[in-house]
Amino acid sequence: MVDKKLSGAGLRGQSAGETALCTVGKSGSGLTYCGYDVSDLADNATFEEVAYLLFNGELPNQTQLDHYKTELYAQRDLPQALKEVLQRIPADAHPMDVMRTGCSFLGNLEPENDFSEQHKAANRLLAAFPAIMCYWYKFSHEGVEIDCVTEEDTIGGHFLHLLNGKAPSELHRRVMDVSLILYAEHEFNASTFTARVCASTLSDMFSCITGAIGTLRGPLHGGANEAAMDMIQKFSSPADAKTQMAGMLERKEKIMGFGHAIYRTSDPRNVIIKTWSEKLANEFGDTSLYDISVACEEFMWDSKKLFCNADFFHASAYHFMGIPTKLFTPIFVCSRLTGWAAHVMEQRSNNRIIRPSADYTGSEPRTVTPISKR
Ligand SMILES: CC(=O)SCCNC(=O)CCNC(=O)[C@H](O)C(C)(C)COP(=O)(O)OP(=O)(O)OC[C@H]1O[C@@H](n2cnc3c(N)ncnc32)[C@H](O)[C@@H]1OP(=O)(O)O
Ligand SMILES: O=C([O-])CC(=O)C(=O)O
Repeated sequence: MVDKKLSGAGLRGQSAGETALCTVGKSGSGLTYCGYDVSDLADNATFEEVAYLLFNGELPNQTQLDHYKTELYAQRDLPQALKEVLQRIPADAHPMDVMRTGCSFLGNLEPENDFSEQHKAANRLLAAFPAIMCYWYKFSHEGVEIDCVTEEDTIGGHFLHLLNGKAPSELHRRVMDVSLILYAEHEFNASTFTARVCASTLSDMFSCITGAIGTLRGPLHGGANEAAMDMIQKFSSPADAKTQMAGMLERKEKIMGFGHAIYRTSDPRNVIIKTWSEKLANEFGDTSLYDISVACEEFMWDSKKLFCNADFFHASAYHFMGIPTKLFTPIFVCSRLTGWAAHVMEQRSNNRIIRPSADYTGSEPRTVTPISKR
């Protein structure tokens, strides 16, 4: 068996192409979108502005933003045929499979006919994803056929309104907006790389995004926010968290929401979502889940020098907002769609099919023994 670290397994540390969209870990722990620090964007922009930035390379002025939001607003509803497909997906389906099917089916109904329609396709998915998720969830879990259009001004508020059937608080609106900004883009992560590989064959936008959703689904990537939630809910107190985590490490189990392929000392998104998680815990009136999360963070750093990635405090933050755990990773889809689509556009703008080589480790050349003699 080849040593994973020496063989460059997982393509770690190798450049697989160029991008003008994002830097990850450039100054140790930094994250920038088109040159803007993610914390600057989280403090001073909205998710729609970030989507515009990723799709166009520049932040919009007020007129451009108003126009863009009007365009997105007009595309929130779902075609009847898609609603009928969503109605047939059972309640125990994995919500990421629902997102994958929803994306793929929309691509049948409203295909990207040629690359001149790439912005149209990306914006359609951006506007429709919250409804795809909530329409299926409310129908399959509560037997309710929701109206897919709300008057909410933002995509984050729109999602919360669809889910809860009422307008969210200002705090929840703001946290959802920040969360969507934090998850929007992350260079050549696994799901984005999937989208780019698909784009490099000159495939269509819906295929690229469908493949990316399948890649994000895994617990080593986007699925970690749900897995982190399942874990912290099992801990009864900060002390219990530390004891149980020690056991997990001893058994060589992976602790979800910790560690990163690129960052070495911290994930810059963590401090931001952690602050909002604390605010939500105080508003919730019971900080125990937040306190347990902090104990996990301390324990992992002290014992393994492993830090929380973007997913860990998202778990408690989403929980405090009353979001069902199974919808955590689909929210990531609603956000990361922007990064995926921007990378698809970038790949297309200077394309060569992505086709690396492999180091062969199989048998020496040999000849086929007739089946009667094997
Ligand atoms: C938004 C996102 O997608 S962020 C990532 C979300 N994923 C998770 O939270 C899942 C848990 N984390 C992990 O599995 C990993 O840290 C990954 C997949 C994110 C990165 O994997 P790698 O690049 O292979 O990690 P890295 O090389 O830093 O690992 C170093 C060592 O720390 C260990 N390690 C890394 N993360 C963890 C963890 N969360 N729990 C326990 N041990 C860990 C590895 O097993 C490895 O040990 P080894 O040297 O004995 O094999
Ligand atoms: O970059 C990665 O490998 C994973 C990650 O944090 C992301 O996609 O947001």
